Amino acid sequence: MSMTFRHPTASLIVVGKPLRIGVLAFQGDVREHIVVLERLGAEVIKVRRPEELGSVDGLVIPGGESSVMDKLVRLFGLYEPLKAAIAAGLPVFGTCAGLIMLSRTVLDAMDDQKTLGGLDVDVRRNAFGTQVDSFETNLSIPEITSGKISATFIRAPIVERVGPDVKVLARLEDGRIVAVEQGNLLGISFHPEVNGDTRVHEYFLGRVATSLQPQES
Ligand SMILES: NC(=O)CC[C@H](N)C(=O)O
Repeated sequence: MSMTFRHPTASLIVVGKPLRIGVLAFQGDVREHIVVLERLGAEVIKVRRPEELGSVDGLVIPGGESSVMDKLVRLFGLYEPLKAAIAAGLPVFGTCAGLIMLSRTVLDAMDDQKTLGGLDVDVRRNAFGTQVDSFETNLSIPEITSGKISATFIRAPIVERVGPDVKVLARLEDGRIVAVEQGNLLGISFHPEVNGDTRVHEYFLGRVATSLQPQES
């Protein structure tokens, strides 16, 4: 079965086989991401070991608890392989805790907490404090759609600094940054896997499909 994508940087992309997408499966919203990705026609595998990581066209790092995910990634010997895959250009989509994992610096981190890096951003964990742990809002993300995307924030991080090579995709009304991309990495503060809106995942699959096209010289 082939898959076809529309993508802002390449109008129509046809991939001759289903995209093989990994979901980092130690903790968090693993099942929810798998449901959305399979609905969109991807072949999905759970990634917990280096061999599994080596077989995927793209990877999702779900929301959950970044400090726990970090410990498990290191315990299972996946820290260096993940860093190497990111450096080699593997498309990775991090949501919430996944965004934290991809960030260069975490503010309000747990003791010892490390990240994989890749996104030249500083994020603050649990940036909305304890009183407003969760909320929903409509976001404009012009790169993804001309309409609004309903975004669910759960103990969410905020991006407090972006480097010069980082593109800001979305902000809250007060200007705070909640979605970024840099190269093949996409990081968002919210949870698109929980409310049935598949457009952010479609956008990511479009990026994965683009990354598989032969490079023009
Ligand atoms: N929903 C989430 O992924 C929450 C992230 C969590 N607060 C963390 O620090 O990892």
